[in-house]
Amino acid sequence: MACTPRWPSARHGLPPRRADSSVSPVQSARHPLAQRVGHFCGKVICTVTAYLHCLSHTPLLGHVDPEPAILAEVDGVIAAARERIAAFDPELVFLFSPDHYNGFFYDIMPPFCIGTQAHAIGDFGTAAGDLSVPQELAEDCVAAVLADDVDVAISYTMQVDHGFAQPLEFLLGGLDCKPVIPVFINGVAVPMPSFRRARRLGEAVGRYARSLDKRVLFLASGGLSHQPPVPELANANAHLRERLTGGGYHLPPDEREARTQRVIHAAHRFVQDQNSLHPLNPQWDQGFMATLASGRLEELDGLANAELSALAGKSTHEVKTWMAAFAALSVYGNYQTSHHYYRPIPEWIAGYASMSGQPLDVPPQTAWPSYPSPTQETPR
Ligand SMILES: O=C(O)CCC(=O)/C=C/C=C(\O)C(=O)O
Ligand SMILES: [Fe+2]
Repeated sequence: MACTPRWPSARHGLPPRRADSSVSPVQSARHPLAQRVGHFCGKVICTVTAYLHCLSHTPLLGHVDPEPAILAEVDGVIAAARERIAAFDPELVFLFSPDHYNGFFYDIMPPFCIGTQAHAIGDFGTAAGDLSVPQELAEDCVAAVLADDVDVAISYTMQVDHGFAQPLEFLLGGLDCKPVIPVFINGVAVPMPSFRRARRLGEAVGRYARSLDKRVLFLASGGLSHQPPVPELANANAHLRERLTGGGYHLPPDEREARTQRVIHAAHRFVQDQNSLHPLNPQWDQGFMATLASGRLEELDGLANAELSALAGKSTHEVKTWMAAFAALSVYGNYQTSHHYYRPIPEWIAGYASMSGQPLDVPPQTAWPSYPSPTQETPR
Protein backbone atom coordinates (compact mmCIF):
# COMPACT_ATOMS: atom_id res chain seq x y z
CA MET A 1 0.00 0.00 0.00
CA ALA A 2 1.27 3.48 -0.86
CA CYS A 3 1.54 5.59 2.26
CA THR A 4 -0.31 8.54 0.82
CA PRO A 5 -2.87 10.11 3.10
CA ARG A 6 -6.54 9.81 2.27
CA TRP A 7 -7.46 12.58 4.62
CA PRO A 8 -10.40 14.88 4.14
CA SER A 9 -8.89 17.05 1.41
CA ALA A 10 -8.03 14.02 -0.68
CA ARG A 11 -11.56 12.72 -0.43
CA HIS A 12 -13.17 16.03 -1.26
CA GLY A 13 -10.96 17.20 -4.07
CA LEU A 14 -9.53 19.97 -1.93
CA PRO A 15 -5.83 20.73 -2.24
CA PRO A 16 -3.88 19.32 0.71
CA ARG A 17 -3.28 22.03 3.29
CA ARG A 18 0.32 20.95 3.69
CA ALA A 19 2.55 19.01 1.37
CA ASP A 20 3.73 16.84 4.23
CA SER A 21 2.97 13.48 2.69
CA SER A 22 6.41 13.64 1.14
CA VAL A 23 8.27 14.44 4.35
CA SER A 24 11.35 12.27 4.38
CA PRO A 25 13.82 11.78 7.20
CA VAL A 26 16.22 14.13 5.46
CA GLN A 27 13.63 16.84 4.86
CA SER A 28 12.24 16.55 8.34
CA ALA A 29 15.66 17.28 9.79
CA ARG A 30 14.86 20.92 8.89
CA HIS A 31 11.47 20.65 10.44
CA PRO A 32 11.00 22.70 13.63
CA LEU A 33 9.56 19.79 15.53
CA ALA A 34 12.34 17.56 14.27
CA GLN A 35 14.88 19.87 15.81
CA ARG A 36 13.03 19.82 19.09
CA VAL A 37 12.11 16.21 19.46
CA GLY A 38 15.21 14.67 17.92
CA HIS A 39 14.27 13.14 14.64
CA PHE A 40 17.73 11.63 14.48
CA CYS A 41 17.01 9.72 17.63
CA GLY A 42 19.53 6.93 17.85
CA LYS A 43 22.01 8.72 15.56
CA VAL A 44 22.60 12.01 17.31
CA ILE A 45 20.39 12.71 20.27
CA CYS A 46 17.10 11.42 21.51
CA THR A 47 14.95 13.71 23.62
CA VAL A 48 11.47 12.36 23.05
CA THR A 49 10.56 8.72 23.03
CA ALA A 50 6.80 9.11 23.15
CA TYR A 51 4.22 11.19 21.36
CA LEU A 52 0.45 11.14 21.60
CA HIS A 53 -2.35 12.12 19.31
CA CYS A 54 -6.05 11.72 20.03
CA LEU A 55 -8.58 12.28 17.25
CA SER A 56 -12.31 11.84 16.86
CA HIS A 57 -13.39 9.61 14.00
CA THR A 58 -16.53 9.85 11.92
CA PRO A 59 -17.97 7.41 9.41
CA LEU A 60 -19.98 10.31 8.00
CA LEU A 61 -17.00 12.10 6.45
CA GLY A 62 -17.66 12.35 2.73
CA HIS A 63 -21.28 11.29 3.23
CA VAL A 64 -22.73 14.19 5.23
CA ASP A 65 -20.27 17.05 5.62
CA PRO A 66 -20.20 20.49 7.26
CA GLU A 67 -19.73 23.63 5.21
CA PRO A 68 -16.45 23.82 3.22
CA ALA A 69 -14.79 26.26 5.62
CA ILE A 70 -15.26 23.87 8.54
CA LEU A 71 -14.18 20.92 6.47
CA ALA A 72 -11.03 22.80 5.48
CA GLU A 73 -10.41 23.70 9.12
CA VAL A 74 -10.57 20.02 10.15
CA ASP A 75 -8.46 19.12 7.16
CA GLY A 76 -5.81 21.56 8.35
CA VAL A 77 -5.90 20.20 11.90
CA ILE A 78 -5.39 16.65 10.65
CA ALA A 79 -2.71 17.65 8.14
CA ALA A 80 -0.74 19.47 10.82
CA ALA A 81 -1.04 16.52 13.21
CA ARG A 82 0.17 14.22 10.48
CA GLU A 83 3.13 16.48 9.88
CA ARG A 84 4.10 16.48 13.56
CA ILE A 85 3.83 12.70 13.65
CA ALA A 86 5.96 12.38 10.52
CA ALA A 87 8.60 14.54 12.17
CA PHE A 88 8.51 12.37 15.28
CA ASP A 89 8.89 9.34 13.01
CA PRO A 90 7.48 6.67 15.34
CA GLU A 91 9.06 3.23 15.34
CA LEU A 92 5.97 1.65 16.87
CA VAL A 93 2.35 2.79 17.17
CA PHE A 94 -0.20 1.75 19.78
CA LEU A 95 -3.69 2.52 18.50
CA PHE A 96 -6.57 2.51 21.00
CA SER A 97 -9.93 2.32 19.24
CA PRO A 98 -13.48 1.09 19.72
CA ASP A 99 -15.47 -1.05 17.29
CA HIS A 100 -19.08 -0.70 16.12
CA TYR A 101 -20.27 -4.32 15.86
CA ASN A 102 -18.00 -5.03 12.94
CA GLY A 103 -15.27 -7.03 14.62
CA PHE A 104 -16.49 -7.55 18.18
CA PHE A 105 -19.86 -9.12 19.01
CA TYR A 106 -21.72 -10.61 21.92
CA ASP A 107 -20.57 -14.13 21.11
CA ILE A 108 -17.64 -13.05 23.26
CA MET A 109 -17.32 -9.35 23.99
CA PRO A 110 -14.08 -8.47 25.79
CA PRO A 111 -13.67 -5.08 27.47
CA PHE A 112 -10.16 -4.92 25.97
CA CYS A 113 -8.42 -6.90 23.24
CA ILE A 114 -5.00 -6.65 21.61
CA GLY A 115 -4.60 -7.91 18.06
CA THR A 116 -1.55 -9.82 16.85
CA GLN A 117 -2.97 -9.59 13.34
CA ALA A 118 -5.73 -7.27 12.16
CA HIS A 119 -7.80 -6.68 9.04
CA ALA A 120 -9.88 -3.59 8.30
CA ILE A 121 -13.22 -4.24 6.60
CA GLY A 122 -13.48 -0.90 4.78
CA ASP A 123 -16.87 0.28 6.07
CA PHE A 124 -18.22 3.72 5.12
CA GLY A 125 -15.59 4.02 2.38
CA THR A 126 -12.59 3.75 4.70
CA ALA A 127 -9.55 1.69 3.72
CA ALA A 128 -9.80 -2.09 3.64
CA GLY A 129 -6.85 -4.39 4.18
CA ASP A 130 -4.35 -5.70 6.66
CA LEU A 131 -2.72 -3.60 9.32
CA SER A 132 1.02 -4.01 9.80
CA VAL A 133 1.04 -5.66 13.22
CA PRO A 134 4.37 -6.86 14.64
CA GLN A 135 3.09 -10.18 15.94
CA GLU A 136 5.76 -10.95 18.51
CA LEU A 137 5.61 -7.48 20.02
CA ALA A 138 1.82 -7.69 20.21
CA GLU A 139 2.07 -11.08 21.95
CA ASP A 140 4.64 -9.66 24.36
CA CYS A 141 2.38 -6.68 25.01
CA VAL A 142 -0.53 -8.93 25.94
CA ALA A 143 1.69 -10.94 28.28
CA ALA A 144 3.08 -7.78 29.87
CA VAL A 145 -0.34 -6.24 30.39
CA LEU A 146 -1.66 -9.45 31.97
CA ALA A 147 1.41 -9.66 34.19
CA ASP A 148 0.65 -6.07 35.17
CA ASP A 149 -2.74 -7.23 36.53
CA VAL A 150 -4.96 -5.92 33.74
CA ASP A 151 -6.99 -8.59 32.00
CA VAL A 152 -6.91 -8.22 28.24
CA ALA A 153 -8.01 -10.60 25.48
CA ILE A 154 -5.85 -11.55 22.53
CA SER A 155 -6.96 -11.94 18.90
CA TYR A 156 -4.98 -13.52 16.07
CA THR A 157 -7.69 -12.53 13.58
CA MET A 158 -8.87 -9.11 14.71
CA GLN A 159 -11.43 -7.52 12.41
CA VAL A 160 -11.59 -3.75 12.66
CA ASP A 161 -13.66 -0.93 11.17
CA HIS A 162 -13.43 2.80 10.55
CA GLY A 163 -12.50 3.36 14.20
CA PHE A 164 -9.05 1.91 13.51
CA ALA A 165 -8.82 2.66 9.80
CA GLN A 166 -9.49 6.38 9.88
CA PRO A 167 -6.61 7.47 12.17
CA LEU A 168 -4.22 5.15 10.34
CA GLU A 169 -5.23 6.62 6.99
CA PHE A 170 -5.32 10.24 8.11
CA LEU A 171 -2.37 10.37 10.48
CA LEU A 172 0.01 7.76 9.08
CA GLY A 173 -0.96 7.60 5.41
CA GLY A 174 -2.47 4.11 5.33
CA LEU A 175 -3.27 0.93 7.20
CA ASP A 176 0.18 -0.60 6.90
CA CYS A 177 2.53 2.37 6.82
CA LYS A 178 3.86 1.90 10.37
CA PRO A 179 4.04 -1.09 12.70
CA VAL A 180 0.92 -0.80 14.84
CA ILE A 181 -0.37 -2.72 17.84
CA PRO A 182 -4.19 -2.44 17.75
CA VAL A 183 -5.81 -2.15 21.17
CA PHE A 184 -9.60 -2.50 21.16
CA ILE A 185 -11.58 -0.84 23.94
CA ASN A 186 -15.27 -1.66 24.05
CA GLY A 187 -17.03 1.69 23.78
CA VAL A 188 -20.52 0.74 22.59
CA ALA A 189 -21.61 -2.67 23.85
CA VAL A 190 -22.94 -2.68 27.42
CA PRO A 191 -21.56 -3.65 29.87
CA MET A 192 -18.50 -1.53 29.21
CA PRO A 193 -15.25 -0.93 31.08
CA SER A 194 -14.96 2.07 33.37
CA PHE A 195 -12.71 5.10 32.98
CA ARG A 196 -10.66 3.71 35.83
CA ARG A 197 -10.12 0.41 34.06
CA ALA A 198 -9.24 2.14 30.79
CA ARG A 199 -6.69 4.21 32.71
CA ARG A 200 -5.17 1.07 34.22
CA LEU A 201 -5.04 -0.56 30.79
CA GLY A 202 -3.30 2.49 29.35
CA GLU A 203 -0.76 2.56 32.16
CA ALA A 204 0.03 -1.12 31.63
CA VAL A 205 0.44 -0.61 27.88
CA GLY A 206 2.57 2.45 28.58
CA ARG A 207 4.85 0.52 30.92
CA TYR A 208 5.30 -2.15 28.26
CA ALA A 209 5.94 0.49 25.58
CA ARG A 210 8.50 2.26 27.73
CA SER A 211 10.40 -0.99 28.26
CA LEU A 212 11.03 -1.25 24.50
CA ASP A 213 13.41 1.69 24.10
CA LYS A 214 11.66 2.76 20.89
CA ARG A 215 10.06 5.97 19.67
CA VAL A 216 6.45 5.19 20.41
CA LEU A 217 3.29 6.91 19.22
CA PHE A 218 0.07 6.51 21.20
CA LEU A 219 -3.04 7.13 19.09
CA ALA A 220 -6.62 7.25 20.30
CA SER A 221 -9.68 7.20 18.06
CA GLY A 222 -13.22 8.27 18.83
CA GLY A 223 -15.57 10.59 20.75
CA LEU A 224 -16.26 13.07 22.04
CA SER A 225 -19.93 13.56 22.97
CA HIS A 226 -22.20 11.77 20.53
CA GLN A 227 -24.88 9.21 20.11
CA PRO A 228 -25.19 8.08 16.50
CA PRO A 229 -27.57 5.21 15.76
CA VAL A 230 -25.53 2.20 16.86
CA PRO A 231 -27.61 -0.93 17.52
CA GLU A 232 -28.36 -2.04 21.08
CA LEU A 233 -28.96 -5.60 22.19
CA ALA A 234 -31.57 -4.51 24.73
CA ASN A 235 -34.05 -3.44 22.07
CA ALA A 236 -32.94 -5.59 19.12
CA ASN A 237 -35.43 -7.64 17.11
CA ALA A 238 -34.67 -11.30 16.42
CA HIS A 239 -32.65 -10.61 13.26
CA LEU A 240 -30.55 -7.88 14.82
CA ARG A 241 -30.05 -9.99 17.92
CA GLU A 242 -28.66 -12.77 15.76
CA ARG A 243 -26.29 -10.26 14.12
CA LEU A 244 -25.17 -8.73 17.41
CA THR A 245 -24.51 -12.07 19.04
CA GLY A 246 -22.05 -13.18 16.39
CA GLY A 247 -23.84 -13.35 13.06
CA GLY A 248 -22.43 -10.03 11.90
CA TYR A 249 -18.80 -10.83 11.14
CA HIS A 250 -19.54 -11.08 7.41
CA LEU A 251 -22.50 -8.88 6.66
CA PRO A 252 -24.27 -9.28 3.30
CA PRO A 253 -23.81 -6.18 1.07
CA ASP A 254 -27.48 -5.18 1.30
CA GLU A 255 -27.36 -5.18 5.09
CA ARG A 256 -24.09 -3.25 5.06
CA GLU A 257 -25.67 -0.64 2.78
CA ALA A 258 -28.77 -0.43 4.97
CA ARG A 259 -26.62 0.22 8.02
CA THR A 260 -24.67 2.90 6.18
CA GLN A 261 -27.81 4.64 4.94
CA ARG A 262 -29.38 4.50 8.39
CA VAL A 263 -26.47 6.49 9.85
CA ILE A 264 -26.48 8.96 6.93
CA HIS A 265 -30.21 9.50 7.28
CA ALA A 266 -29.84 10.06 11.02
CA ALA A 267 -27.14 12.67 10.40
CA HIS A 268 -29.32 14.63 7.97
CA ARG A 269 -32.08 14.57 10.55
CA PHE A 270 -29.74 15.62 13.36
CA VAL A 271 -28.62 18.67 11.39
CA GLN A 272 -32.28 19.75 11.22
CA ASP A 273 -33.16 18.78 14.78
CA GLN A 274 -30.45 18.28 17.37
CA ASN A 275 -32.93 16.68 19.71
CA SER A 276 -33.57 13.84 17.26
CA LEU A 277 -30.63 12.09 18.97
CA HIS A 278 -28.90 12.77 22.26
CA PRO A 279 -27.61 16.36 21.90
CA LEU A 280 -23.89 17.03 21.76
CA ASN A 281 -22.41 18.39 24.98
CA PRO A 282 -19.60 20.87 24.21
CA GLN A 283 -19.29 21.81 27.87
CA TRP A 284 -18.60 18.24 28.93
CA ASP A 285 -16.29 17.71 25.97
CA GLN A 286 -14.17 20.73 26.74
CA GLY A 287 -14.02 19.84 30.41
CA PHE A 288 -12.90 16.34 29.46
CA MET A 289 -10.09 17.70 27.30
CA ALA A 290 -9.03 20.06 30.07
CA THR A 291 -8.93 17.19 32.57
CA LEU A 292 -6.71 15.11 30.30
CA ALA A 293 -4.50 18.13 29.68
CA SER A 294 -4.18 18.75 33.42
CA GLY A 295 -2.82 15.25 34.00
CA ARG A 296 -5.43 14.56 36.67
CA LEU A 297 -6.62 11.39 34.95
CA GLU A 298 -7.93 9.83 38.19
CA GLU A 299 -10.57 12.56 38.40
CA LEU A 300 -12.64 10.59 35.89
CA ASP A 301 -12.37 7.32 37.81
CA GLY A 302 -15.63 7.95 39.63
CA LEU A 303 -17.73 8.89 36.61
CA ALA A 304 -20.15 5.99 36.18
CA ASN A 305 -20.93 4.70 32.72
CA ALA A 306 -24.66 5.42 33.05
CA GLU A 307 -23.86 8.95 34.12
CA LEU A 308 -21.60 9.52 31.11
CA SER A 309 -24.28 8.21 28.73
CA ALA A 310 -26.82 10.57 30.27
CA LEU A 311 -24.48 13.55 30.12
CA ALA A 312 -23.03 13.20 26.66
CA GLY A 313 -24.57 10.27 24.77
CA LYS A 314 -24.12 6.52 24.60
CA SER A 315 -21.19 6.55 22.17
CA THR A 316 -19.21 8.99 24.30
CA HIS A 317 -17.66 5.93 25.95
CA GLU A 318 -15.32 5.95 22.96
CA VAL A 319 -13.36 8.61 24.85
CA LYS A 320 -11.96 5.85 27.03
CA THR A 321 -9.48 5.39 24.18
CA TRP A 322 -8.28 8.92 24.94
CA MET A 323 -8.02 8.06 28.62
CA ALA A 324 -5.96 4.95 27.85
CA ALA A 325 -3.63 6.82 25.50
CA PHE A 326 -3.04 9.60 28.02
CA ALA A 327 -2.47 7.05 30.78
CA ALA A 328 0.13 5.35 28.57
CA LEU A 329 1.85 8.70 27.98
CA SER A 330 1.81 9.45 31.71
CA VAL A 331 4.15 6.50 32.26
CA TYR A 332 6.86 8.60 30.56
CA GLY A 333 6.53 11.26 33.28
CA ASN A 334 4.75 14.59 33.37
CA TYR A 335 3.42 15.66 30.00
CA GLN A 336 2.12 18.68 28.20
CA THR A 337 -0.62 18.83 25.61
CA SER A 338 -0.81 21.03 22.53
CA HIS A 339 -2.84 21.75 19.41
CA HIS A 340 -6.19 21.45 21.11
CA TYR A 341 -9.03 21.55 18.63
CA TYR A 342 -12.71 21.22 19.36
CA ARG A 343 -15.87 21.89 17.40
CA PRO A 344 -19.34 20.41 17.67
CA ILE A 345 -20.17 19.19 14.15
CA PRO A 346 -23.82 18.11 13.85
CA GLU A 347 -23.26 16.77 10.30
CA TRP A 348 -20.95 14.18 11.86
CA ILE A 349 -23.13 13.76 14.97
CA ALA A 350 -20.04 14.48 17.02
CA GLY A 351 -18.20 16.79 19.29
CA TYR A 352 -15.14 16.59 17.04
CA ALA A 353 -11.77 17.00 18.72
CA SER A 354 -8.05 16.61 18.28
CA MET A 355 -5.18 16.96 20.75
CA SER A 356 -1.49 16.12 20.89
CA GLY A 357 0.73 15.40 23.87
CA GLN A 358 4.33 14.72 24.70
CA PRO A 359 6.56 14.40 27.76
CA LEU A 360 7.13 17.70 29.52
CA ASP A 361 10.89 17.86 29.24
CA VAL A 362 10.57 18.88 25.60
CA PRO A 363 10.26 22.62 24.82
CA PRO A 364 6.74 23.62 23.75
CA GLN A 365 6.07 23.87 20.04
CA THR A 366 5.44 27.58 20.04
CA ALA A 367 6.08 28.00 16.31
CA TRP A 368 3.14 25.87 15.32
CA PRO A 369 -0.24 27.11 14.13
CA SER A 370 -3.06 27.00 16.61
CA TYR A 371 -6.72 26.31 16.03
CA PRO A 372 -9.87 27.23 17.95
CA SER A 373 -9.13 25.84 21.33
CA PRO A 374 -11.26 25.19 24.41
CA THR A 375 -8.21 25.24 26.65
CA GLN A 376 -4.79 26.75 26.44
CA GLU A 377 -1.61 24.75 26.30
CA THR A 378 -1.56 23.32 29.75
CA PRO A 379 1.60 22.12 31.41
CA ARG A 380 0.79 19.34 33.80
O1 LIG B 1 -25.66 0.91 12.14
C1 LIG B 1 -24.77 0.20 12.54
O2 LIG B 1 -24.93 -0.99 12.73
C2 LIG B 1 -23.42 0.76 12.86
C3 LIG B 1 -23.39 2.22 12.71
C4 LIG B 1 -22.02 2.75 12.90
O3 LIG B 1 -21.06 2.08 12.62
C5 LIG B 1 -21.90 4.06 13.43
C6 LIG B 1 -20.70 4.53 13.75
C7 LIG B 1 -20.54 5.84 14.30
C8 LIG B 1 -19.35 6.24 14.78
O4 LIG B 1 -18.29 5.49 14.69
C9 LIG B 1 -19.12 7.47 15.50
O5 LIG B 1 -19.85 8.46 15.29
O6 LIG B 1 -18.20 7.49 16.31
FE1 LIG C 1 -17.36 5.57 16.59
